[in-house]
Amino acid sequence: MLETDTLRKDFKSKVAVDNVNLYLKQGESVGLLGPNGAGKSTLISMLATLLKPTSGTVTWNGEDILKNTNVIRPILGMVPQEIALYKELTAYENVKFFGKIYGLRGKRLEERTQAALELVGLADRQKELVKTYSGGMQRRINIAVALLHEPAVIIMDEPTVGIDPQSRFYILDMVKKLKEEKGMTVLYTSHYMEEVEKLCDRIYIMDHGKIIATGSKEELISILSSEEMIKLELDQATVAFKEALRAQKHILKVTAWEKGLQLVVSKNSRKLAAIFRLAEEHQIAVHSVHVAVPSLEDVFLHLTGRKLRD
Ligand SMILES: Nc1ncnc2c1ncn2[C@@H]1O[C@H](COP(=O)(O)OP(=O)(O)OP(=O)(O)O)[C@@H](O)[C@H]1O
Repeated sequence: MLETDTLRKDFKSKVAVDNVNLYLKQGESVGLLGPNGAGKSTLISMLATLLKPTSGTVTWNGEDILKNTNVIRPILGMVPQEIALYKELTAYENVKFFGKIYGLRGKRLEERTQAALELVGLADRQKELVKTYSGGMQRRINIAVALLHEPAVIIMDEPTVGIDPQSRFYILDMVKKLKEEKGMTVLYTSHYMEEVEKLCDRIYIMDHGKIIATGSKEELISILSSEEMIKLELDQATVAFKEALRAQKHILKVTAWEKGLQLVVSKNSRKLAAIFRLAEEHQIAVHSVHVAVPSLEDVFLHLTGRKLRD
């Protein structure tokens, strides 16, 4: 398990990471969400021992990795936001070059280079110069480099920002497979809520250097409210029907909308049965019912007061 204890980073008077406690269990896929400047990059740079914390610890299975960086480096693969490749070389040459830096040699170097290129779906185009690749393909090569030494943990800093949809789809699918088929532990930072929802077992929400919420998607959503919104499409709502709805304990608000009525109801109440019963009694035909469940985006907005992509 990779774990931080009251991890902090100050840049002069600015607290970029403020006493963060976070853990990644083996085989888990964890999302780190936060608006610009929340401290995500600073935090993961410390996890990868690329940046020295002001205070606090990072441990791998109980061992302090900051005191002994040799512990974490072989275990961890880091995919930075920026593309760090030699554009005048081919993809194959790039990956092999980084493999040498990792200390791989001979047959093992060749095997790992091919395996990493295959993992990111670019083995068949490995002889092409990186400068001819799209931004998304270059990002995939960056990921291949991070996977070369078969790390147990991979940390990805917004790997799908600004790339073509095909590469984005490919990267998402690959991250899923890394977790499911190879049992890798993944820490994934993103501005795309739907990616984190799809990929991650657990999510940390970070703002102003602090972790302000954590849990599964469902747990985070349950923070939000004890209410739900229901939209009923009707022919015409009579005054009596509206009054009967308002008299229900679990129906908190009844307002009109263009196609019928909009209700605010208590969550987990048996409100649909009551609504249909009253509609029947008042001879109102209900054409459709839409129950709006809060999204993770709503939770994020609620907690931080900001949208993820301002
Ligand atoms: N080297 C540095 N010197 C001074 N301040 C820094 C430095 N690096 C980061 N900061 C500040 O620390 C805060 C956190 O920055 P960080 O890059 O970690 O945020 P982030 O969540 O990764 O943002 P983004 O999504 O934009 O990458 C910001 O206010 C940033 O300006």
